[in-house]
Amino acid sequence: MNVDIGNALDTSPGVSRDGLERLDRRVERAHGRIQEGRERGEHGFAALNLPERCDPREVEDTVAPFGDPRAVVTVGIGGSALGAATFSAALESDVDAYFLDNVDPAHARRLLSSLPLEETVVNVVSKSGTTAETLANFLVVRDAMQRASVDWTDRTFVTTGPSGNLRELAAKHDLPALDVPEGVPGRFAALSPVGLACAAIQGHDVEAILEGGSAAADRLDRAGAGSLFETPAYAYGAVTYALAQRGAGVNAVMPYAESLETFAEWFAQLWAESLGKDGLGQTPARALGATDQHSQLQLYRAGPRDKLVTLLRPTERPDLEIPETDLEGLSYLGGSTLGELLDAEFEATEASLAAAGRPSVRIEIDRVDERSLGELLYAMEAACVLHGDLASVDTFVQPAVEWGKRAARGLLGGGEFPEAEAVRDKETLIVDGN
Ligand SMILES: O=P(O)(O)OC[C@H]1O[C@H](O)[C@H](O)[C@@H](O)[C@@H]1O
Repeated sequence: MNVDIGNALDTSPGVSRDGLERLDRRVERAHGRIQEGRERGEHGFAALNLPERCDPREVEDTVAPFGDPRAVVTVGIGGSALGAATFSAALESDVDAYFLDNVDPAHARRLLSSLPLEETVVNVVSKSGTTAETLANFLVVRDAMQRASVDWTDRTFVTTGPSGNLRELAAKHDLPALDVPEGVPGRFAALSPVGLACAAIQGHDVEAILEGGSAAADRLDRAGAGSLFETPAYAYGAVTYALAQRGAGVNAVMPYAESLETFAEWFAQLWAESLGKDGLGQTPARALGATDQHSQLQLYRAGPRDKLVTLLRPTERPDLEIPETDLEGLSYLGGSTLGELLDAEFEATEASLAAAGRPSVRIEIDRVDERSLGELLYAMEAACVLHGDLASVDTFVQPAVEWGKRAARGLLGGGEFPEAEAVRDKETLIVDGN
């Protein structure tokens, strides 16, 4: 994996080479704190030790008794779904993977009525074991299985923390259970059973995912790693921080591969929940190349100068030839490939942003496979931790999200929520369309 920050230099907003060299002294100090946090296994930093801590065999052995299912449904939300969803969207499998994260009744109904429940594995994931959406969805899935006379206890396993409703459920029904490792916030848990169990059921090589993560972790351990000019993760973390400081409040992540579209969703949670505090942060926007060249690029090139575009692509991919045609004006396409066209689009976007003085960063992975994904996710996590340290925010907490969780539970009568009355009595200004 490599990160090219050249197109972020001398743009607006932008950074200069001298500015980055000055920033590099702070990167070195932040690196010292990161390494210390990893060594002590401190909350959050512990996530950067997952590639060496997580045992792929434990994950594989837990899912092995389910045999060869036709489908797997992951019931979880946020960090308990997006890592698994990223692997699943990126890698091909004969086992279909579905995600019940949202509590949209129409979606749940449609999914449950189409699934072969007797050949489906249910993977319930919640670090806290108490998240309302996840538990509600689980109860709905369990009910559907019972109605279809499927023994849900034979088809279900959980991944959860040491306590909470889910842990109790697993104990009560003797369900197989994997642990969410201690000190690892949900959005940093992709390289743990949280992200890997679904991948294992789909037959992906979880060991290779962890090896990719280890390769990125090793880069932090090398001599001289505490420089943004040496370590790709730090190049990305430092340049996104410097640009955010100069007004790039938006980071549009644009993978040039359909299979990496979900990665941008995973990244959005990582970036938004970790860095959005104390009036700071960088709003992650999701885009897809080349599709969004034909919708969002206009804004990115000519709208407010408050954006950075992160362009991501695999350098190697299976290709498809474009057939020759006698249609006038299209001869330039014939004989080349869809991959070549996509690469040309990628480079055209980068050039188009540069010509307008807009910053972009290029991230390249070798190919879309287990190892590269492990490396990419780890590097983005390390980048985020560095960015958070430079910005002096508490990267590993999410009090604003928790307020909302408490509010939703309180409004349903499921817990203390003193502000409930104020929420119900809030002023409205309805413009009635009838
Ligand atoms: O894994 P759970 O405890 O169910 O939490 C699921 C999600 O809940 C909240 O929204 C948190 O802010 C997320 O970081 C977390 O990933």
